[in-house]
Amino acid sequence: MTETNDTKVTARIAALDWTALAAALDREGWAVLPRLLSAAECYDTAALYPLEELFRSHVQMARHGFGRGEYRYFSYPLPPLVGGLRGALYAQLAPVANRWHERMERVERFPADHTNYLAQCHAAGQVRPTPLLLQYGPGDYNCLHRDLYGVEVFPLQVAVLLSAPGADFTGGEFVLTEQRPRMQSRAAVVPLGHGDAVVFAVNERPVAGSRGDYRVAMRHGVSEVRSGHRRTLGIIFHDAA
Ligand SMILES: O=C(O)CCC(=O)C(=O)O
Ligand SMILES: [Fe+2]
Repeated sequence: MTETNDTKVTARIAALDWTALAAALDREGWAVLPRLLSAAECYDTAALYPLEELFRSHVQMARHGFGRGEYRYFSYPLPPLVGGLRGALYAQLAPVANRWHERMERVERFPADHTNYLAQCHAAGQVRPTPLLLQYGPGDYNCLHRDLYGVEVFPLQVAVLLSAPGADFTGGEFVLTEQRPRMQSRAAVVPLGHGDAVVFAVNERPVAGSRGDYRVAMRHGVSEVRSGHRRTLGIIFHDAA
């Protein structure tokens, strides 16, 4: 299951201002990667959804109390674009993840290369791929949640908006909440355009306080889609048990 490189996407990711993105991630716990995918790449990726042979499972969210809508987890080998995004994004995010873990006094550290991190997941029994395509219609939504699939947790993940807001759908905003110690929850609505990606904390992130860093618990979800169809690509870096 090594990840095929999509060279165009790899170059595009390397060209982003990762110093500024890392600073935004440290400050907010999330950051937008503008126009990560072109409109054509978005629609080509969304068009994979009905191809059963590409996926290992199909989830109807309402059946599990996850919200309303559906998603499919890809099988290995991942489509080249998805595998390319996963490997190239991981390489940029691993240093941020290691810094976060140090600040949160967590002992786990992440290898520089995603292939090596996957070997670590697989050794822990987390062998099933987690990248997924999601699809929401009118009235659908995604409840606030965390994408944890075992003890191996890479602390950042990415979601790419494959549909055009305003044209393909209305409503359906990407929402994050954070719970600071002894405070009520704070919400952020992430402004995403067609092909934009959001990088965000899976579970918790460090925040600088007057007496050092403390951990803030994060959740993400999607508000109700009012009209049309909203499709996303989710990229989670740990595999699932
Ligand atoms: O559809 C979205 O924007 C969120 C999808 C999601 O929960 C994920 O990618 O983990
Ligand atoms: Fe999620």
